[in-house]
Amino acid sequence: MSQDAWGLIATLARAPEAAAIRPLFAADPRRAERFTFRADGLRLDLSKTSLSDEVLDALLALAAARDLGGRRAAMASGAHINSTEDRAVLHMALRGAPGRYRDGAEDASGAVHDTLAAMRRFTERVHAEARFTDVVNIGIGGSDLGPQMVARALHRHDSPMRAHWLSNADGHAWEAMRHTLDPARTLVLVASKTFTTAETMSNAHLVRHWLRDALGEAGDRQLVALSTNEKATAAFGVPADQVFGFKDWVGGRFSLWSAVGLSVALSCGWPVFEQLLAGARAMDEHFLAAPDRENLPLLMALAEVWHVDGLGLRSRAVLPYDERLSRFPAHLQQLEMESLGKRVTVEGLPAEHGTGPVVFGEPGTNAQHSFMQLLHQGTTPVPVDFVLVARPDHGFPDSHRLLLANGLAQAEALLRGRDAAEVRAEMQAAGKSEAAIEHLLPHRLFPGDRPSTTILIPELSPFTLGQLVALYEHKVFCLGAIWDVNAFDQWGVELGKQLATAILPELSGGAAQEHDPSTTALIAELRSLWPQP
Ligand SMILES: O=P(O)(O)OC[C@H]1O[C@H](O)[C@H](O)[C@@H](O)[C@@H]1O
Repeated sequence: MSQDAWGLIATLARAPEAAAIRPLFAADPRRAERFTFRADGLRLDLSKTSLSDEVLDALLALAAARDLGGRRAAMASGAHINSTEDRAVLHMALRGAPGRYRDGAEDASGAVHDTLAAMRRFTERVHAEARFTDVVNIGIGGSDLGPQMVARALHRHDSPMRAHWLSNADGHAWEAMRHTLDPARTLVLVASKTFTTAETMSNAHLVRHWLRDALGEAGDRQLVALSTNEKATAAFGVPADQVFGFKDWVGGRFSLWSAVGLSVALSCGWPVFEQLLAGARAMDEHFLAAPDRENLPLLMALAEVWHVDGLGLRSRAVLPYDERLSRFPAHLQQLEMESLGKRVTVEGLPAEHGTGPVVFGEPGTNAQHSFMQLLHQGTTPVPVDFVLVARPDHGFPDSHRLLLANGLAQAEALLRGRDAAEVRAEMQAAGKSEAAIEHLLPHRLFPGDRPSTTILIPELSPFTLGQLVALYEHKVFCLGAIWDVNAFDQWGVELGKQLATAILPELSGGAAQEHDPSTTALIAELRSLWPQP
C-alpha cells in the first residue's frame, strides 16, 4: 500500500513541470489562499512550493498508507515507539493538562505538574530573595540548544536575571565567561539528562571549583541539577532539594519544556515559561485533532517529503527574520538532523527513501549577505523556511519595515527569478553597451521557481514561540513515521564519544593506541606542539 503511494509520488515528480511553481499561481488565482493554513493565529504559507492538488493528494495518501494517525495516537498513548531504547515518547505530557497523557499505569502529566510546581516555587523564591543576578546553564545538545534559543528569544532588558550558556568542552568558553560573573551572585544549573556527558561534567567541575574557591563548601548550595540521574547528581554534591528531575521518555532535543527549561524560568520569569508551555500545548491539540488536510505539522512534513524524495533536494535553510530567534536554526539543526539523520528503518533495514535533509540557517537579513547567493543562483535549489514576525517589541518601526520587506523580497525573488528580457532592459536603461550586456547577462539571470515556506506569527511572545517549536517537533514526528525511521534515538553520536575517550590518555602522555595513519600522525604532532607532563 505505501509502495503504491511512493510510486505515485515518484511518477508525479518525473513530470517535466514537477518543480515549477509559477505556472501553479498562473493557473489558480486562489492558490495563495488555498495553500495557506492556520492554527491559533500562526499562519503557514505553502503556496510558494510546487505542491499541486494532485501532489498533495498523493502525499496525504502516503501519510494514510503509513498509518500516520495510528502512529500519532500510539505516541500520545505512551506506547514505546522509541523502539531501540524501549521508551515512550511523551514530550507532549510536559505541557499537557494533568490526566491528559499516561505512561503505562502512571499519569505522566501528573508527575510533570509536581515538578513544575517545585520549579515555580524555586524560581519565585530566587527572584524574591534577589541575591542572584546571573544564572549559568551548563549543558550541551538538548540540554543547551532549546533553553538557550528560547531564553535568548524571550529575554528583555527588565527580565529578572541574566543567563549564560556554557556548553563547549573548550576551556576558552569558561575562561571568557568567568570574568563576567560574581560567584556570590551566580546560580549554576547543571543540565544533563544522563549526568554523564563528558563536556557537561568537565565544565561542571570547573565551575564548582570556582564556586568553592570563592565561597568554600557553601558554594555547593548554588548548584542546581536538571537531570534524570538522581544518584549522579547526589554524588556530584547537588543538594537534593535543588535537583529537578524528569523521565526517560523525554528525549534530549525535546526537553526544553521539562526541568531543563529552568534557565528560561529563572532568566525570563515564571509566567514566560508557563505561556511557552501553553503555546506548545495549543499546537499539540491542533496536531492531535486537526484533519490531515489542515494539519500544519503534517503539511510541513509532506512538503519536505516532496522536496527530499520527489525532487531530490537534500538540504533546507531556516531563516527567521528576527534577531531574537538567532539560535532557532541551531535548535532545529539538532531537532531535525539528530532525529531524522538515519539510514535504516525502524526494522533495521536500509532506508529505501531519502531521509533527513541537511538543515542550516541564520537570521535574516544577515543570511542575505552570506549564503543566499547559492540559494538564488546555485545549481541545486534549497527550500527555505522563512519565519516572519508581524509586530516588533521595539519602537523603531522603520527598522522593522526594512526587515520584513527583505524577508518578503527574498521569498519573492526565489519564486519569480529574473529572465533575460528583464536583465537586458535594466542594463539598457543603465546605458550599458551591447557587448557588456552579453558578457554579464548569464551571471545576472535568476532561474526562479525555488521553493519556500513562510511562517507568519503576529508577535514573538512566549505563546507563539511555544507554538512554533512544537510545530517543528511534530513535523519531525510525521517525517519519522513516513520515512519509517526512529526519530527518537541517536546512536550516531556514540562512536565519536567512545573514540575520544580512548584518545584522551594519549594526549596526556599515555601509550600510543592503534588508529588510522592520519590520526596517529596528528596525535604525534599535537604531542610535540603541546607537550604534556
Ligand atoms: O542531557 P545530556 O544527557 O547531557 O545529553 C546531551 C546531548 O548529548 C548527546 O550526545 C545527544 O547527542 C543529545 O541528544 C543530548 O541532548
